Amino acid sequence: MTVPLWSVVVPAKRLAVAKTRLQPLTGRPGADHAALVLALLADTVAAAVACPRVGSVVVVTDEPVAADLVRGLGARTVADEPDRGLNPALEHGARQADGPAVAALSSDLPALRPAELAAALAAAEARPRCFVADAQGTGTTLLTAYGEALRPRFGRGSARAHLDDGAVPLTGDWPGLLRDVDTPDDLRAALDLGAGRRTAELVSTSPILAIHLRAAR
Ligand SMILES: Nc1nc2c(ncn2[C@@H]2O[C@H](COP(=O)(O)OP(=O)(O)OP(=O)(O)O)[C@@H](O)[C@H]2O)c(=O)[nH]1
Ligand SMILES: C=C(OP(=O)(O)O)C(=O)O
Repeated sequence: MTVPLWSVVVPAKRLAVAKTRLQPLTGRPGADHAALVLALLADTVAAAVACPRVGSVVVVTDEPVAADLVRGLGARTVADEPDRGLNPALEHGARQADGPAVAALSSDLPALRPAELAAALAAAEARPRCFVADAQGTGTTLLTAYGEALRPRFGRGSARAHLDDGAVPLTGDWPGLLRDVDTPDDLRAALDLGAGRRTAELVSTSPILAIHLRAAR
């Protein structure tokens, strides 16, 4: 049997309102909040595009800079409709996706490796709906649907919400897939795992980020 490739949907808010929990780090004079949010997104999308089990990556965004960036990496973009928050945006993206295998992926996974995503998607094949919880165990970094509606329940406590809605939890050796970056501590953990090129370069060339990430250790 030929296994269909997955369509991966990635949400990205407008930069001015995205990733506010990183502001304690990026709100400092000399730091560039937008550049960090874009680097996280770019490393995530680049890993998804490079994943051998992924046929297309669809980024749902109304942010022109983010749209240009991810298109340059090989993703497709769709508008952030119906403009009612994260889950409706993911449903919209999933409706534009090709084929029966659709996954929603967090946009803040700079340590994600293509092989990790491939392993998780392989584990999700032939099951109607699955999810991968984040490193804390409370959030979700990947939700998959195979021949079914995606029914995303992202937000606070989403791992429990996806479980209660019948999705099967997947676990595996995929630390980069679990490590979403919401806070400065998460960023430090992702760098320790080995972040993608754009995030790693941004931190190493930004003295203000490097100093504050080191100082908070
Ligand atoms: N397209 C789209 N993406 C969204 C929306 N809301 C959240 N996202 C994205 O979904 C991902 C996970 O959301 P959160 O972790 O809550 O991110 P956030 O709201 O940017 O972060 P905080 O301000 O720190 O809570 C982030 O990459 C957001 O950009 C939305 O309404 N539309
Ligand atoms: C929206 C979610 O993520 P975050 O931890 O990034 O807020 C979630 O885990 O459902």
